[in-house]
Amino acid sequence: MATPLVVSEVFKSFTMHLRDGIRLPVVADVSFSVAAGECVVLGGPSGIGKSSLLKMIYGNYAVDSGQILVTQKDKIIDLATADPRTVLEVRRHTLGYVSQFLRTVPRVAAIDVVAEPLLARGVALADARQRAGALLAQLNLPQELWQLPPATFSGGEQQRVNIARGFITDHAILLLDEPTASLDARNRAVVVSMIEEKKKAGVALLGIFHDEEVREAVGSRILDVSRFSPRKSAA
Ligand SMILES: Nc1ncnc2c1ncn2[C@@H]1O[C@H](COP(=O)(O)OP(=O)(O)OP(=O)(O)O)[C@@H](O)[C@H]1O
Repeated sequence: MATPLVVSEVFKSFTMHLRDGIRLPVVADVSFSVAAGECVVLGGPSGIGKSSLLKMIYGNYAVDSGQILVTQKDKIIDLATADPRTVLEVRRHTLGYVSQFLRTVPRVAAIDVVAEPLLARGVALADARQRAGALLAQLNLPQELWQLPPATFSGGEQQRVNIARGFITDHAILLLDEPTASLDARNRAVVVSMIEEKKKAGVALLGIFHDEEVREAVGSRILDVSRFSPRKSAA
């Protein structure tokens, strides 16, 4: 089986157009891969480029050069150069992303926010809602909240809706940006078990976890992003 995610020789700098075009190099020569069934943890100090790396892989940030290769239906796609339509197609079928904060959609009930990625893949509404409910129950979201839009939910409640939405599909690659940041110990443990289930199912996971206990529990290995810091290599 092909490696689900391969990052090869990726370089990225930000150009500050409103600040006389100042260039801020963030990462240089990033190469690593994530195999099926492992959870690679991005490590390194604050500001080293962990979130930027996740955003590049998901296609939110462009890369200056290099390749981001994902395997989809036995085809290898380079997300670094793919057109937007292909990026969206890969997100729908292969590449999931749990951001730190839920982007709330006005007037859409929590259960439908969670069910939506399944609907986008052609699952029937009743089936999708049933699976969404099962995940929300697993994450201890009170049932009386399921039919409400999450805009007024607490930080931890919104994060649990976001996690349920990110975990509901069977994407082969899952990117996690501090999925447990706003959670209490009980729900952190639920997320740890959900990550373990994904590993067992052969999903390739790549994540940022600031909570050491979570990192220790789920991480197959740690990838220190300082290795790719242009500032360090210039020192
Ligand atoms: N959109 C952007 N425009 C300009 N600079 C950015 C942008 N996004 C990130 N940066 C810069 O890139 C560097 C890396 O930021 P990033 O958020 O990736 O770090 P991080 O390792 O995830 O940090 P933390 O652990 O604090 O979340 C920082 O210096 C940041 O200021």
